[in-house]
Amino acid sequence: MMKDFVKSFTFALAGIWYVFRTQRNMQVHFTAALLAVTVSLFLRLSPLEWGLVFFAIFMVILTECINTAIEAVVNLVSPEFHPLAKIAKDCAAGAVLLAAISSLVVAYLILWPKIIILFFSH
Ligand SMILES: Nc1ncnc2c1ncn2[C@@H]1O[C@H](COP(=O)(O)OP(=O)(O)OP(=O)(O)O)[C@@H](O)[C@H]1O
Repeated sequence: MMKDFVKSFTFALAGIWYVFRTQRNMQVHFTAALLAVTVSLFLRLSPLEWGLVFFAIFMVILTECINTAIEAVVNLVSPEFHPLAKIAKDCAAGAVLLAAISSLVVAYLILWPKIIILFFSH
């Protein structure tokens, strides 16, 4: 039971590591996330604001993982051009785009006003 749990956990980590290693977008998201967390450390966020920032970060990272999974299955099933393969890949990419936009909205609504206040209070 415990061994199965550890095994599943290891597979899940291997999946995340694969996405990080092979997808340039994931490296960009990760760098942006590190930057957002570093900036947030200076902005005295409330617990709810921290929650929203982490939620936004995880939404982007998890949609990138699902996007990579869908791309792998599509490449396996339909290496040749197929309109349905296009729909699957485009929709998966759309999910990442929507998550990235929502994280920009969170940054604009939560971080940006605090950054402005920090600069004008000096
Ligand atoms: N088998 C296919 N059939 C039809 N269209 C495809 C197929 N493979 C890719 N495409 C189209 O090309 C676009 C880019 O596909 P690709 O697999 O290169 O995705 P990507 O997001 O650029 O992947 P990667 O993360 O590997 O760079 C897809 O969104 C889709 O519109």
